[in-house]
Amino acid sequence: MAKPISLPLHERISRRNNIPRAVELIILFLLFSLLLYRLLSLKDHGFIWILAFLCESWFAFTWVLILSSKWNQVDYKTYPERLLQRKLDLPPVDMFVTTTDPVLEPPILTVNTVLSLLAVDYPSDKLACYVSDDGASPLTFYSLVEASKFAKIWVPFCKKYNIQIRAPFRYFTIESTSPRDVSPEFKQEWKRMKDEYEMLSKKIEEAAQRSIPCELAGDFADFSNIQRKHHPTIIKVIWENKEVQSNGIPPLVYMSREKRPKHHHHFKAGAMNILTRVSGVMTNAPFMLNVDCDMYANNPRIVFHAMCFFLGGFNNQRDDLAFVQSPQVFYDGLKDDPFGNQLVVFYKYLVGGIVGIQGPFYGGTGCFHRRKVIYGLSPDDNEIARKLSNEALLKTFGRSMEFTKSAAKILSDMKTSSISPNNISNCIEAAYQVAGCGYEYGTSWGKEVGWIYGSTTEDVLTGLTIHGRGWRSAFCSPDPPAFLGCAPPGGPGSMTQQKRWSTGLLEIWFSTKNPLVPTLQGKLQIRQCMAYMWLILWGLRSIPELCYAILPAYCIITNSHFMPKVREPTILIPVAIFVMYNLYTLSEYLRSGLSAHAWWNNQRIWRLNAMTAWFFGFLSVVLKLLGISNTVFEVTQKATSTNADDNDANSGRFTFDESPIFILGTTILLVNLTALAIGLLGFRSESGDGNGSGIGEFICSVWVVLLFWAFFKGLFGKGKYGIPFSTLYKSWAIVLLFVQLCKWG
Ligand SMILES: O=c1ccn([C@@H]2O[C@H](COP(=O)(O)OP(=O)(O)O[C@H]3O[C@H](CO)[C@@H](O)[C@H](O)[C@H]3O)[C@@H](O)[C@H]2O)c(=O)[nH]1
Ligand SMILES: [Mn+2]
Repeated sequence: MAKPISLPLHERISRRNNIPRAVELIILFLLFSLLLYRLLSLKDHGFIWILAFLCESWFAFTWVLILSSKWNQVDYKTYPERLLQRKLDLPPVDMFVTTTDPVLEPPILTVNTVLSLLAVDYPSDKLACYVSDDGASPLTFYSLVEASKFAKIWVPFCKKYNIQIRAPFRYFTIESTSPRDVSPEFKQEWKRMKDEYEMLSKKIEEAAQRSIPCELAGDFADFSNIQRKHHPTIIKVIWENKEVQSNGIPPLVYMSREKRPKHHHHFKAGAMNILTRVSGVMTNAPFMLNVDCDMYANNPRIVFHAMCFFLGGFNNQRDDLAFVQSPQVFYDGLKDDPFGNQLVVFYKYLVGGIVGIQGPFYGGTGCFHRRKVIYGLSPDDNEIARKLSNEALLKTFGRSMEFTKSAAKILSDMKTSSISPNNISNCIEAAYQVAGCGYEYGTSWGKEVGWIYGSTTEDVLTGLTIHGRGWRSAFCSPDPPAFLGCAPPGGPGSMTQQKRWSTGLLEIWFSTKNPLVPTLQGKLQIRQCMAYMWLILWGLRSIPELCYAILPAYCIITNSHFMPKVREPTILIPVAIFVMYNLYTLSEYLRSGLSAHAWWNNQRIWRLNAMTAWFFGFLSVVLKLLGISNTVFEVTQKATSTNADDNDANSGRFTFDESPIFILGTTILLVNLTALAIGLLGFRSESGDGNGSGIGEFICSVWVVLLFWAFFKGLFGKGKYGIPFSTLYKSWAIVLLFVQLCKWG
């Protein structure tokens, strides 16, 4: 038997995917055939043919990107127990949590995320937890102070009994009755934990009810008379692991960076950079874990899993691993994924394929970063010496001596083995300096260093910048899942999120960080660049998607056609594409253990998002490029429990509001319904030569209606389940105009 020391810490396993590859190639061949057919028959047709050709070209292009991204699918297996056997000196890790809004992001969620992090299995003298609160909310601070008291009993309890779920709200939902077959001692402690946790949540709830959560004196005095977007920095060391015990509780630091109305704070990216700097002067761990406030650590050994990548030598080649990303997985996901946002198949196949190229995208949460990479280093940086000159450091990192010293340590790979005692509160002053909002002026923060500014998807932009310097990333999806988050919302909430994503992604395309640049420099692999393009171009893709959904309606109303006629054998090409594509995607869902219903829900929602939310994302980028308005990060509402105010039957129903996004969706549906009515009732205009619309256009139009079924139901729904009247009449106005234009055209 091999000596444990020589066994690898992680293994790369290539998936066998020959059959899907063959299907993907056939679909590609069919798409090209369709394009060829369009070209050859162009002279017999006019504008419709060209439009269809352009749309289909874009779809074929997208298909090439998907095919390339999925080609080499790879899984990683990690062996944390082997890491433990090696008795290495484990590196410290700083853990970051971001929160913004105590209403949209209830503090009890942040508290649970923090508790789950404080309780992970890792020597606690190697960990530190930092919470950034962009809301400057005394309630959040109060909740964390209370939580740190509870942590003193919760963390030892979890470790003593090896509790699997260390976010108490989840633990006590799943183990809601006293566990059986256990020692009386455990039973007793379990009961105590449950009572204490209930008290904690009650305290937080009551504090949330009050207009001011607690008396703003003592530690809370900093919160009196401040405005959310106009206040000085607040940093509070809630708990210090003063004795530096490896079985104690990691330190917990609260911070709310300075905000001034005239100063652009760069949303989450700005918060992440402050977290990086404040932790830099305080604990300066060479690795950093970042999670959103609603993403608790679900696998207590996650830090060990991640270290299996960082310490295990990547690919047995040079050490060029920048970050380790875990997938976003959600708790309390609704059955059959009615809102199509659980992303299971996306992670399994598409990301699974990108993992085999240069590594997964950075997803903004559930990710371990190497600090020196965030500080702008390249994998083969021979210029360290130059970067370390005092002058260069100050210019890059700003005018804090404490911070530049800490950065120099990181860049020169000096080992910081554990957090030194009393360090943290001694650094408060330096921490205040680096958290100020003027600190970044004239430095490289947000440009070359830290989280990169200029996109509302700072995660993808930052990851791209890192990949673009030649680094790789790894994908860590242990069982049980590493992190679990609050299931994303449906209806308006999900539309806003999709719109923000497509906006941010397209912003990257039109920035100097365009993925083509590092590809030409030879740092970003071509196929990695293609994977990024698939993602980043969502906003542009909305246009052909929209045109293609309107085309059948247009053809029916004007009695023309964009599909081959049934008597032509070429009709088989689009039919085959349609059938094969749907069977292919269906098989992905079935192979992932999901239902056909989940597949159908996802098909619908993805098309719907593509045509509406992504298009609005495109529009906001256009407005930004024209200098008319700026893009903003709209925070997603998190529910503490799934739809507490809804009954089960309604929880999967689509909801609407008066947002203009819904006008677009409603219009597409109504245009197609109108066209079908016109066609069926025989009101089409004359075409004479038998070249009018036919069964092809009808099927396409019906398909669009089916994709927009959620909107169809919204036509008859009541309250938030119905499309608002104001949206309806605006949509009807557009439809009537469209029909008129068709008639004149
Ligand atoms: O000004 C801000 C805005 C947001 N956040 C935090 O950013 C996180 C993500 O915000 P959320 O509203 O939950 O956005 P999602 O769409 O759910 O986030 C996904 O997409 C974002 C980028 O598009 C990534 O940053 C996230 O990590 C990823 O989970 C949350 O912890 C927020 O508290 C801030 O700290 N400051
Ligand atoms: Mn979120």
